[in-house]
Amino acid sequence: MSHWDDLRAHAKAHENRRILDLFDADPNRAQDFAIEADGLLFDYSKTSIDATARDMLLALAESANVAGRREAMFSGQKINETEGRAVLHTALRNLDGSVFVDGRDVMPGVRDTLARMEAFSNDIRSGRFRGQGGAITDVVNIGIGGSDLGPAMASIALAPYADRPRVHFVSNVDGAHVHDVLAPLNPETTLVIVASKTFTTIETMTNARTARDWMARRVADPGAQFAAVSTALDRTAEFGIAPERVFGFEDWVGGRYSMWGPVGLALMIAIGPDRFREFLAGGAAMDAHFRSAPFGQNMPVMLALVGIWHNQVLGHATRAVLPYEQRLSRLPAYLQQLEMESNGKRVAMDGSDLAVHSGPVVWGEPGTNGQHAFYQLIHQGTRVIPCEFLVGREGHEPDLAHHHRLLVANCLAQAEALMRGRSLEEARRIMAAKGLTGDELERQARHRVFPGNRPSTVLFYPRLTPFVLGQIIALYEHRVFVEGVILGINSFDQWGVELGKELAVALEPILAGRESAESKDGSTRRLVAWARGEAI
Ligand SMILES: O=P(O)(O)OC[C@H]1O[C@](O)(CO)[C@@H](O)[C@@H]1O
Repeated sequence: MSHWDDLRAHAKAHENRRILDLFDADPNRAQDFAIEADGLLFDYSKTSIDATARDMLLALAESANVAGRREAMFSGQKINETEGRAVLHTALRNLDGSVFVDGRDVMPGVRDTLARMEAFSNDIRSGRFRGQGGAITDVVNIGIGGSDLGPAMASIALAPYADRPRVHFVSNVDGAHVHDVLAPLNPETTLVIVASKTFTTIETMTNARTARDWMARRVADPGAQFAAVSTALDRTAEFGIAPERVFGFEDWVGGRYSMWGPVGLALMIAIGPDRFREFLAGGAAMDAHFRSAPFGQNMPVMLALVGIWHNQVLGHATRAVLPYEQRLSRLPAYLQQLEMESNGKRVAMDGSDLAVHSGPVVWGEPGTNGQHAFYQLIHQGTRVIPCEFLVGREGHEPDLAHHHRLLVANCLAQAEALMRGRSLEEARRIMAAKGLTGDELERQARHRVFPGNRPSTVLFYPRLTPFVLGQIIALYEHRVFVEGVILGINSFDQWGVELGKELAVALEPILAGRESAESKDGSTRRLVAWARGEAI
C-alpha cells in the first residue's frame, strides 16, 4: 500500500470519531499536537490528526524527500525545472555567507542591492531626495500579483511602524484604480515605483505610462520621479528610468516570493531600513527553524502536513485563513497567490497527471468581521472547511486592551465552537428553557444544532512586529514548498496564467474595432458586440 492508501484507510477507519474525544484519550494532546518556536505557537490539536496519522504523514514527507529538496532549494540548485531556474528568495534574507548559482556567488549582489535600497529609502525619508516641488510626500507602487500583493499586504500589516511618506498601491488595469490613487496626490512631491519582474506585464506598463503622463502634466522631468524594480534592466532603461533608481533582482526570485528584495522597496520606504531588516530577520529565523527542526517539531512541515491531511486525504477542497488581526486584512489575498499560483497544478514535475488533487482553494477575511458574514456556512453548512486562525497575544493599542481581549476571546471561541458543536439534546434544552414545547420545540431545536467536529488550527504570535510578519510569511512560503514537494509538482512556475493573457492581447484590437471577431466562439462574439454597443 502507498502512503496515500495508508492515510486514507486510517481516515476511513476513524471517520466517525470526534476530535473532542481525542483530548479524552490523550490528556497531553494540547501540548503534543502543538509546536512552539521562536515565540510562535502553532496549535493543530483541534484537527482529527492522531498520533498514527501524524506518523503516516511524516513518513509521507520523508518518502517525498522533503529534506533533500529543501537543501536543494537553499543551496541554489535549479529546482524550478520547467523554467531552468534556482529558487532563492531565502538568499534575500539570509545575508551572510555565499550561495552559488552557475558557479557564481550571488550574495555580494544581494547585499549591494539591499544597501542601495537602504540609501535610497533614507534619502526619501529624510527629504534629501526631492521631487520637483519639494520633499517626497507620497510613494506610489505600480505592480500586480507578486509585485504588489506582498508590499501592499505588509504596508497595512506594519502600519504602526510606518511614518512619512505615505505609500499607495496601484495594480488593476481598471483605470479607476490609477485614477483614484493619483487624484488626491501632488505630482510634484510623488515618487512612482514601477515594480515588475518582467517589465512587460500589460497592466503594470499601462498604469506606469498613465502615471508618467499624469506627472508630465505638472513637472518638467517626470522620469526623475520614477524608480523601477525589475529583472529586465534593458526594459527599465527603455522606459526611461535612470540606472541609479533601478533596483534589479535575478530570475531565481519568483514573483510571489519577491517581497524580501527590491519588490519590498515601497515597504522599506514606509517603515525604514532598520524595520525592514527586522522583517528579513524574521524570515531568516523561520528559515533556520525549517532547516534544523525535526519534522515532527517543524512548523512549516507540520502546517503543510495538516494541509495535506485536510485536502488530499479527507478531500476538503478549500481552507479558510482567518486572521484575528485587522492589519492582516490582505493576508488572505496574499496567500491566495502564494498558495494557489504555486500549487494549483495538474501535472507532476515529470509531466504525468497528478494522482491526487493539487492545492486547495484558499480564502478568508479577518475576524471578527467574517463571523458576521460567512461563518454561518462554516458552522452549519454541509461542507467541512478547515479553518486556520491567526492571532496575536498583544495588539499595538495598549489603551484599547479590552478590545484585544474580546478579539482573542472571539478567535478562541470560534475554534472551540467549531470543534465542540451543539447537540440536538442541548438545542432541545435551550428551546425548552425558552418555553417551547412539542412539535415547535422539535422543529426549532433542529435549526440550532451545530454538528461540530470541524477542524481548525491556531497560529499564535506575540505581536505583529516586522520580525513576526517575516516569520509568518516565511512559514507560509515553506508550507507551500513542502506541500508542493509531497504532491510532486513544481511550485515555482505559473504556466496557467498565460492563456488568458494571450487571449486578452488578441481581444483588445477586436474590442477597438480594428479587427474582426469572426474567429471567436459564439458567446465571445456576442459579448464583444455588447461591449461595443452594437445591436445583438
Ligand atoms: O512582476 P511581473 O513580471 O509584472 O508579474 C506580475 C505577476 O504576474 C504573474 O506573472 C502572473 O500573471 C505573477 O506570477 C507575477 O507575480
